[in-house]
Amino acid sequence: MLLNATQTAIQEAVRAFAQDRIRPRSAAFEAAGGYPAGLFAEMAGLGLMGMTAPEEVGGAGADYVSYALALIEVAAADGALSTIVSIQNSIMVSGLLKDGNSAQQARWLPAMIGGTAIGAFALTEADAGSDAAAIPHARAARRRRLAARRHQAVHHLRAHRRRRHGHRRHRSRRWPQGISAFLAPTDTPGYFVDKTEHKLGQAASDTCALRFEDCFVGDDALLGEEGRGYGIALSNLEAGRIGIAAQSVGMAQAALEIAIAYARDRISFGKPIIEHQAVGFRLADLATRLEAARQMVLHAAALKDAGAPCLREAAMAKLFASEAAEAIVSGAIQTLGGYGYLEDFGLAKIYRDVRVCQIYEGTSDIQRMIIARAL
Ligand SMILES: CC(C)(COP(=O)(O)OP(=O)(O)OC[C@H]1O[C@@H](n2cnc3c(N)ncnc32)[C@H](O)[C@@H]1OP(=O)(O)O)[C@@H](O)C(=O)NCCC(=O)NCCSC(=O)CCS(=O)O
Repeated sequence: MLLNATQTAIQEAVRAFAQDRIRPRSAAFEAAGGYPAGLFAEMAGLGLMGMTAPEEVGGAGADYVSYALALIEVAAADGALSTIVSIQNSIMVSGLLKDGNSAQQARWLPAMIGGTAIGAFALTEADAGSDAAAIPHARAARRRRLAARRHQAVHHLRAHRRRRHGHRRHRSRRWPQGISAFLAPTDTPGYFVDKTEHKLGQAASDTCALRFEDCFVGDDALLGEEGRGYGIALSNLEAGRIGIAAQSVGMAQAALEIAIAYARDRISFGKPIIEHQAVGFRLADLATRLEAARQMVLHAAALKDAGAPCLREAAMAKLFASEAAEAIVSGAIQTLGGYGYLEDFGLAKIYRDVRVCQIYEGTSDIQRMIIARAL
């Protein structure tokens, strides 16, 4: 896909920022298990926290192709940070714009787009997993208030603990209207973070087990119509999956660049190793897979820009890009041999960070389910 001048300019600006301000600190962010709040403000200054939101509400007013290009560049510098940027844009800001009422938008959008409030997406429970409609959580509606009464384990992203908002859903099979979506400020009484999970990678972007115990929220916290929360969540995941596909491309791109630079520089058996056919062909295959993944991401984003259905294409892009990315990072490590396995060259961290792209926002098998339904 050919990029227009605006898209190219956004890509170059984000690349320059990410390579200068993020990449050199990426290992330190991982070690610290988070990011300084000032970084989100800086990124907000570039429009990265509300990229596709209209300018009237403080957003960058960019198209989805530009958003995907920006995410690729952020991910090439730091995978975990691109997860936060993806959730903030695709689930939180876009979700508020799509389903939030004007009071909710006025309350939350300025802080989210300004990077002073970081959103978290809480979808499932321990026994439900990918089958998010099967959450057994009890829900009671009384006098226009909603109460959650049982423990709930959900995915939770913590970027900045004191300024976080949750997205919470309840379902009872006794209630035909089903699941509802809520905006839950993290200082709501009864909102507990039980555990910050210890993960293989992306240590700087938290995943937490939440518990809502006698946690009451008012009607003003209901996102969209009561009982329509499941559809709201799934529709937000459409753009979310383009985001995960984009970050897969970004991480793979960073790994491949390291491998190509190394293969040009490293001499063995009397010549740069890229001139050995085994190495050159491997890099050629990896570059081809990366380009295919990139084009699938941009195609899905372009469909979204055109207002065309893109559930199938978003699922295909995520499936292909996330699986290709792990193979590309692994091939990059192989190219560096023992050095690739060391922390010093940056590939080990990317390998840790990229694996989850095949799992979150719908596992590869969930993407296959969605694609198969659309055949
Ligand atoms: C596996 C599933 C795809 C199964 O889905 P269902 O069969 O249970 O649901 P549907 O009947 O298809 O849809 C229900 C409802 O939603 C509407 N819907 C669905 N998709 C869209 C859409 N793209 N746009 C608009 N509306 C949509 C659909 O029309 C139905 O509405 P009606 O009831 O007919 O009115 C599904 O369960 C699934 O995707 N599972 C995976 C969940 C997942 O991705 N989990 C992880 C997400 S969070 C995360 O990983 C964050 C991690 S981070 O670190 O923070």
